[in-house]
Amino acid sequence: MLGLPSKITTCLFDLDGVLTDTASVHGAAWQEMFDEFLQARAQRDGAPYVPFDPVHDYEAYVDGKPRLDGVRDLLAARGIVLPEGTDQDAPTAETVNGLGSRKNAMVLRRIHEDGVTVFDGSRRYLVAAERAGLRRAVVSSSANAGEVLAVTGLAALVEVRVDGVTISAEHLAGKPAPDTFLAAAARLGSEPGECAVFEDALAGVAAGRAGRFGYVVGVDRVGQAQQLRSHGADVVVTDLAELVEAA
Ligand SMILES: O=P(O)(O)OC[C@H]1O[C@@H](O)[C@H](O)[C@@H](O)[C@@H]1O
Repeated sequence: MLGLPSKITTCLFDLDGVLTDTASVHGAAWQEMFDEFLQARAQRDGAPYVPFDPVHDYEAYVDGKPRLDGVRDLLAARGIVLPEGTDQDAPTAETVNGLGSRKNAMVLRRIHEDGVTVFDGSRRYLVAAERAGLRRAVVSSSANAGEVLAVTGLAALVEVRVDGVTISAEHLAGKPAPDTFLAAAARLGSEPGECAVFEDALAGVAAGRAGRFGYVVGVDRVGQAQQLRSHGADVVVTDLAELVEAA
């Protein structure tokens, strides 16, 4: 059904980059925040300034992960150790939490100024999945997922949401761990083997594989089909409309 194996009853959709064109918005905010931080640090230390690479650094260290994991993993890759701080830290604080809230202010500014685009093929897929009686959840690392679903009107097409807010409240491990997808499946009363995971991030398809889900659909928006496959995708499409057409 809808390009999925017959055992599949449930669809677990990532949000940013799968349903909405917001992976690029997050990517731009990460780049703005890290470049500001790395440049100031290089100037202070008299060290060479190596900017954030919006393709490689984003995909390898940040994409699909909860916000603070993204900060920690990029800093670790650069050999930078900062204090954790707390969620009360100002965006100017040079702490993991401070850099996280600096990035969040930048992403919210972009979402509000530029708006959010929904991929047409994804909206059509969600509508077709609802009509076909498939269960539907959004599983996102973003703490802003609720707002994005609300402003796009997608909330009405989704039964369950597990997001960055859930991760903090329930102390779940973020992607590439499978815990957020497993939590969404459990809320819908579905077994992992009955679920299809839809993901554009390498950390996300890896979570799909780690959770032994029934089917992992890699959504390739940036030309990384081979890496999506090697990290866990059973099939790779460039748009969900391809699955509807195949069906
Ligand atoms: O900072 P937020 O909105 O909580 O989002 C965390 C992460 O959420 C993921 O969905 C995105 O792929 C990442 O780019 C983003 O950084």
